Amino acid sequence: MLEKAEKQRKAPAAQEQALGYMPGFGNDFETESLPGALPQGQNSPQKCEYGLYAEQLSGSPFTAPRGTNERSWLYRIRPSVRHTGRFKKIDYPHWKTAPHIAEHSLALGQLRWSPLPTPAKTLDFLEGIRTMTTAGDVLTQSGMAAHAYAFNADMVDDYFFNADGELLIVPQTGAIRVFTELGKMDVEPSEICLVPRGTMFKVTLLGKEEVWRGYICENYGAKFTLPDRGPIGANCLANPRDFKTPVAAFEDKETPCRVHVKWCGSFHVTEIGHSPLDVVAWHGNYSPYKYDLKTFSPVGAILFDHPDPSIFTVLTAPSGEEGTANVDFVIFPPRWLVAEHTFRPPWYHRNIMSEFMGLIHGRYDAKEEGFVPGGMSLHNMMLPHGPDSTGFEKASNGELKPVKLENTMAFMFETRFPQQLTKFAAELETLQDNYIDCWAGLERKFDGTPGIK
Ligand SMILES: O=C(O)Cc1cc(O)ccc1O
Ligand SMILES: [Fe+2]
Repeated sequence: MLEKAEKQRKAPAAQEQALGYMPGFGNDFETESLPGALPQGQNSPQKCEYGLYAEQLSGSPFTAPRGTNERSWLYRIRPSVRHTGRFKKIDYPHWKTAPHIAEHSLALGQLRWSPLPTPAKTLDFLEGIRTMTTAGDVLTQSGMAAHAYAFNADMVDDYFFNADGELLIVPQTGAIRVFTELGKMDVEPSEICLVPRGTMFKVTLLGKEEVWRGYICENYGAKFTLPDRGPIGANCLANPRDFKTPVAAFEDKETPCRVHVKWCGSFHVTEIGHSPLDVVAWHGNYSPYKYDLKTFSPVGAILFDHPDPSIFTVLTAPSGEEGTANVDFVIFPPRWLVAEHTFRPPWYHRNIMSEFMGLIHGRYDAKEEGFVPGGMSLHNMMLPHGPDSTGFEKASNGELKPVKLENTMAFMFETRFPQQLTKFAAELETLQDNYIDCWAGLERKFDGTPGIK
């Protein structure tokens, strides 16, 4: 018996070696980090191998239709009830939840920010999250929040789960390790990862940086899924095999640890004497994943005109109303521009959906300057926007030969709900007061006479 316990304690070193991933989106996966840990032929044996506890993690109602039914079976050192003791309320003052109509003096407008300032003190991932906007209502499981983060310290004995929604994490500077109950993901800028609602995890730093910065979409609604491709057919855009789910990995640690929980906008912490990341094996289809945005295969205009940005949807979270996303995650990746007799950048527009954008690297084709990597912009419901004056002049007068748009990766969280600005966002020192001046040069050309002006 003792010998077996000894063996078990040594085992984690072996599973430290390489991070492994399983390809596919929404697949039914199975994975074990110790041989024989995963029961075969049933979910709930009378006794599990290695003395593990069996536990189901449900990401959909039990009775959801097959296509949206998601759950995983976890085989762990202790059941999750032992990873929560008595909770104490705590405060994460910068992490806000919808509905949240903040008091601030900023009037309506198109808004743009330079990156979050580098933290002046030590902050871990949880402490480094700053909510920029909230939308919808967490209590009805609809809407989302757009957060930016900047942090510089590991979560060591601190763990977190979010009952309010899944977290789509978009690193912009600095690679991170996201160690979840179901396994570890190393995620670098230009990759994204998703931590499902309710999944325990911690985030640590990879490499050397001054700051680790990025964006998060907290989706309170139905889970992100792949958009239908319609007439595009069976391939291109985000291909399922490029989504990578981690293999099982666990931490066998008996030290004082804290589990932090976000639940309906409030935060709670509980102290335990061990790591909650103790899942030795699991199977199922409710699981985290990462995705490299460089593997997105864009389909676009090959003759004329600028299509709607929905052609670049990586993931969509439906709202229940057809074609009206709770939130879409859309990217603007490198691509060829070949459209003839066309104004190639985004057109001027107003949109019932609300657009929060970030820039991962390079330059965005609608903005010649001011929208910098790590920066953010908000074009809220029905507020007009489009290329700045310099971009308009260039695109209206440039020679329309095939041009490869390179060195660019922007993204958008686009929601059906108006996005409410937080006080933090309204008062952030990196808010660009002069943003709207980027359109000031768009002067009247019309003089009542026909002809191209
Ligand atoms: O506003 C933006 O820059 C995002 C965007 C890009 C595009 O190509 C078309 C519409 C749109 O909202
Ligand atoms: Fe837009």
